Amino acid sequence: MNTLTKFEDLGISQATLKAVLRMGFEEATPIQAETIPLSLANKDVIGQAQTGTGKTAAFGIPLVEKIDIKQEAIQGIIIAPTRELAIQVSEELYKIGAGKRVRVLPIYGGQDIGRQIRSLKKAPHIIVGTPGRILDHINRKTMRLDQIQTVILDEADEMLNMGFIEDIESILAGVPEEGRQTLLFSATMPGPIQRIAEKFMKDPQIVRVKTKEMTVPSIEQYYVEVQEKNKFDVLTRLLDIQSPELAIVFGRTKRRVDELSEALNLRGYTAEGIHGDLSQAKRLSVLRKFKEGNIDVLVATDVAARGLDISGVTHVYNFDIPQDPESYVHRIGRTGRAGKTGVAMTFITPREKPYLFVVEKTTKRKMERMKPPTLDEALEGQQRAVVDKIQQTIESNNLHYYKNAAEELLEANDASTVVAAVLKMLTKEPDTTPVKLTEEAPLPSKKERRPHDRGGDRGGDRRRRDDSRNYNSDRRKKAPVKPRGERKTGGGKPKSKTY
Ligand SMILES: Nc1ncnc2c1ncn2[C@@H]1O[C@H](COP(=O)(O)OP(=O)(O)OP(=O)(O)O)[C@@H](O)[C@H]1O
Ligand SMILES: [Mg+2]
Repeated sequence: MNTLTKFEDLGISQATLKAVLRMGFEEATPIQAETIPLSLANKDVIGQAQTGTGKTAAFGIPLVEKIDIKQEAIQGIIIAPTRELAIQVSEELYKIGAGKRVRVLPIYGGQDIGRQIRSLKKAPHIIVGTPGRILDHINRKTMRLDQIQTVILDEADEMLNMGFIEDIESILAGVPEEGRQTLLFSATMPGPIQRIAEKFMKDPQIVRVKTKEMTVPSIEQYYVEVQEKNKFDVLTRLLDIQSPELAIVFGRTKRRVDELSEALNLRGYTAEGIHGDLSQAKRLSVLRKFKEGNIDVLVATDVAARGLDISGVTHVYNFDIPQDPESYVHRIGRTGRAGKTGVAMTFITPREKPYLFVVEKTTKRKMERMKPPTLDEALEGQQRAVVDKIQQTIESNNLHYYKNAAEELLEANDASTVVAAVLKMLTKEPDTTPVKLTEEAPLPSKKERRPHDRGGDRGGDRRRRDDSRNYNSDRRKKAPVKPRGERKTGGGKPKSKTY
């Protein structure tokens, strides 16, 4: 495969080409080079490529190309698992379609439905939405599907898992089958899910960009063996030593996320949490603050694991090991995007060690072991950060207001004492403010897995069907569900994912 494909060579219009170049894309990434021509040729495609390698534009460019802007009808629909992702994808599609003036509308739960209905009346060409709210509009007859030619499932394996599949089936049932193109993209595509997917598609072309590992090589991956009760101290020490530009800490449950962000703030970090129980306005404002760098640490459930593209995320911490290996791939994929480097740290309690091997087997990549850092190492890390800052300030050479005071200090003391005092003042000494964290039980071993772990706050059926899907403690083992009409009762156990 040619890794240096120019967008000019992919047979796209001048208007779209210009828009793509304006986005700063010079060459197509491998998944784009391989799937754009197939998609333009109206083939159904299952596209699997690593996180952060440009899958959005891989389906976005050909979709925009196919829109007839004179036709005032929805022609393409993209379905994504979370609201934040729907918004992000719609923004990217808007940019790609700017040359052709394609109208793109995000449709997601938690936003005023009246406003959405008004926007739908303005005849958007492309809808990017979450399943629950799309269905809502279909049922209210405020969204028509009869002119849709292209259906795209972003994070396809997640969308075809239990919890979403019935919604997807219902949406697909409203789209004319004749001439429908179906495109599925994800960084992970477990076999059983792919087999479900193929039932929705016509002769799908399966494109897997050939890589040895499922994760991006530019992400350094470590694990730290640590007792549950020591996790928080280890996390803060790592934050002090590694001083990430932006960091995401993933926790297993909503309670965990709330407690962790509170505890981080108590210890002097600027952290906020994001999970499915927060209001939509809060979720968006937290994410915005994180993107703008007003929060250093985003604490999240898996609601933030898939698809989010936030530049500047240098470190991902799995405070709790994820429940399945796919989740690991997506979580750590929030760093090391678009060719950048990143670091992923995964905490493992001794009993959870077997899960580490399951993850490694799936990703085909070994994590390197890192010893939990000591207090001294953390202090050293903080000092180093302060020394770097002082050096930068010296280089900025804007110090004349401070020179007199400096001379005075130096007359009374020797130079190294003065500098040591400044270092001490500026260094954040390891903080031992007590924090409250409820201990999480380790993931159960396969044999003792309980069907409803730690009964959670999943909410009613309506909630679950909406995109505010609860990614929480009781995220059940998601066994693939067969498409409608094929489901049999008692037809043997569905083969579930590895753990
Ligand atoms: N051809 C390109 N050249 C340069 N940058 C690109 C190109 N295509 C996409 N990007 C940028 O790369 C980043 C990652 O792209 P995108 O979010 O589409 O990745 P993804 O493959 O969908 O990842 P994930 O699996 O996490 O959803 C984005 O910031 C995007 O703008
Ligand atoms: Mg994506």
